[in-house]
Order: sequence, then C-alpha cells, then structure tokens
Amino acid sequence: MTDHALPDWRDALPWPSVDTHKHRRGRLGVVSGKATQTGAARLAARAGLRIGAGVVRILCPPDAAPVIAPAIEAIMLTAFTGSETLFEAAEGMDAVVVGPAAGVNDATVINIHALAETGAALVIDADGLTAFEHRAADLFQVLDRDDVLTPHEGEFKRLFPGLLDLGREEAARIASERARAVVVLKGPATVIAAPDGRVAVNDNGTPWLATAGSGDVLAGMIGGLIAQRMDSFDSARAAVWMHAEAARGFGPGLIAEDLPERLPGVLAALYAQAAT
Ligand SMILES: NC(=O)C1=CN([C@@H]2O[C@H](COP(=O)(O)OP(=O)(O)OC[C@H]3O[C@@H](n4cnc5c(N)ncnc54)[C@H](OP(=O)(O)O)[C@@H]3O)[C@@H](O)[C@H]2O)[C@@H](O)CC1
Ligand SMILES: Nc1ncnc2c1ncn2[C@@H]1O[C@H](COP(=O)(O)OP(=O)(O)O)[C@@H](O)[C@H]1O
Repeated sequence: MTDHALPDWRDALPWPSVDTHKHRRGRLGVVSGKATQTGAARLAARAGLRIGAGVVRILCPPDAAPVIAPAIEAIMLTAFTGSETLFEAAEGMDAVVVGPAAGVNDATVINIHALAETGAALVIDADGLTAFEHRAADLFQVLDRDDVLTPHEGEFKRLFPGLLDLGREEAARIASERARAVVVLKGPATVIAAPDGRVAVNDNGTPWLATAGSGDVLAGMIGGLIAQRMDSFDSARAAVWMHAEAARGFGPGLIAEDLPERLPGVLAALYAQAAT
C-alpha cells in the first residue's frame, strides 16, 4: 500500500487537552555528542520542543555540559558518564533521539543498546546508523516497531548494502521489514516505511532542505511527535511533511536553525484545518 495523498495524518496530530500538563505532553531525550559537537543535539532538541513535546532534556557527556548549558533555556540538561548513567538518565522518557554527531565508535553502539532497554521509542540518525556499518544485525535485534531509523542514502547503503538497486520505495519497505522498525529514507522524495508494510512517499520536498543540520531537526521533530504518543509511522510522515513545509515557507537563505522557528506557523495552519 503506497500513499501519495499526504497529509491524511492531520487528524492524528497530538493537540493538548485542557487537563494536560507538561509531562503528559511527552518527555523527549536527545543525546549530544562531545563538547565540540553539540549543535546537532541542540537543533534536534529545539525542534522536539517546538513540535509540542512537554519536556525536552539533552543528555550529554560531561565535557559537553558547560558548552550546552549557556546555549539553552527551556531545554533541560543531564550529563552522563557512560552507558549505565545514560540508561538511568533516559528512563521514564517517551522517546529518545540518538546519533546526531554522536561519533562513529563503539561507545555509540553501546549507548544505543542501553537506550533500547529503557522502553523509550528510539529515533536513530546519522552516526547512530553509521556506527552499525558491517554489524547491522546488532542494531536490528534491539529495535521494535516504535523505533525509527532516519538514514540519508549514504547511511542507508551502510546498513542495507545493495538494497537501493531495487528502487527507493522497495528498498525502504524491505529495510523496515528487516530492521523491524520504521525507516525514513531521506532525500528529495523521502520514503517512509513501517514493518507492517505501510509505505508513504512525501510529496512536498524542497531542495532548500539540503543544508547542514536539517536532518538533525527532522529527527527531533519525529521524536517530539512520538513522545506525544503519535504512532511512529504517522509521526515520521507528519514530521517529514511539516519539515518541508517549514523550509518552503522560508525559501532562500534557509539554515537549519530557521526550521524549528517556522514550526509554529505550520502547526497553526494544521490546527486551524483540524478545528474546521
Ligand atoms: N551542527 C552540527 O553539529 C551538525 C553535525 N552533523 C554531524 O556531522 C557528522 C557527519 O554528517 P554527514 O551526514 O556529513 O556524514 P556521513 O554520512 O558520515 O558522510 C557524508 C558522506 O555520505 C555520502 N552521502 C551519500 N548520500 C548522501 C546524502 N544523501 N546526504 C549526505 N551525504 C551523503 C557523501 O559521500 P559522497 O556520496 O559525496 O561520496 C558524504 O560525503 C554526523 O555526526 C552528523 O550528525 C551534521 O548533522 C550537520 C550538522
Ligand atoms: N535535494 C533535496 N530535496 C529535498 N529535500 C532534501 C534534499 N536534500 C536533502 N533534503 C532533506 O534534507 C534533510 C537532510 O538530512 P541529512 O542528510 O541527515 O543532513 P544533516 O546530517 O546535515 O542533518 C533530509 O530531511 C532530506 O530529506
């Protein structure tokens, strides 16, 4: 089943009820890289907050804390020293984004294994995917259908060598089945596939998104929607569409920092339509 008619997910968007509070609106964690590589996590965290998660916390190595602390306000921060303390910090979270600027190394692999034990839905991007090159089965065995992988084509080839020869839609469908998780194959026409066979092709992409950090923002948006308990496949479809809509609304000169700031406008338009 291929769906070209987005956005039919609009009715599934998580609008807050009158009796909600910030914890009920969803707790999102974002794992940061080391001190010199904290921007990606801050972009993802801000996007997660803008898309409505009630509480967003960056989890960082100790050396990164003094860099991140002066650069955040509503977003909270907890340092972790290894996979055990990362597990403790992430317990109770609804969703965790991991991978942006995490480092392609064993620590990233071990951290993802620890996060998979927390029960939070994982959104795994960038280095969190590349770190499993040549050992993809190690990743797939800890995933479940709520988790989301967000590879660009380079990352996709590292986890699923040869699969792209079948075409992007078929490749994403098979990848999702193999990984037992939602797969978001990014690009001009991003393909979103779920392990139950659902496949959607996003139709509002724009090349203004080809700018450093825009994928980190997307990962944060997906995590922010999942934290609000939207189905992971719908979260991915909705985030991909809103991400592109935000970029289209900005146009020339867009940088990744602009995307979270355009989200209120995109959300407001969807909210108005949902209310009619
Ligand atoms: N502000 C920050 O802190 C930011 C931090 N960031 C962090 O930086 C790290 C590196 O991220 P990355 O994406 O550049 O790295 P990675 O995939 O290892 O290598 C790129 C190679 O893959 C290939 N390639 C093939 N298809 C491709 C495609 N569709 N899109 C892109 N590449 C494609 C291509 O090779 P080519 O095809 O040109 O031979 C290219 O040379 C990572 O930790 C990330 O999280 C970024 O998020 C930016 C903002
Ligand atoms: N030519 C393009 N047309 C439409 N969208 C694009 C294009 N190039 C990149 N994108 C989008 O921009 C984002 C880039 O993500 P990614 O490659 O992970 O970048 P980064 O690692 O710098 O954050 C993805 O959402 C992708 O779909």
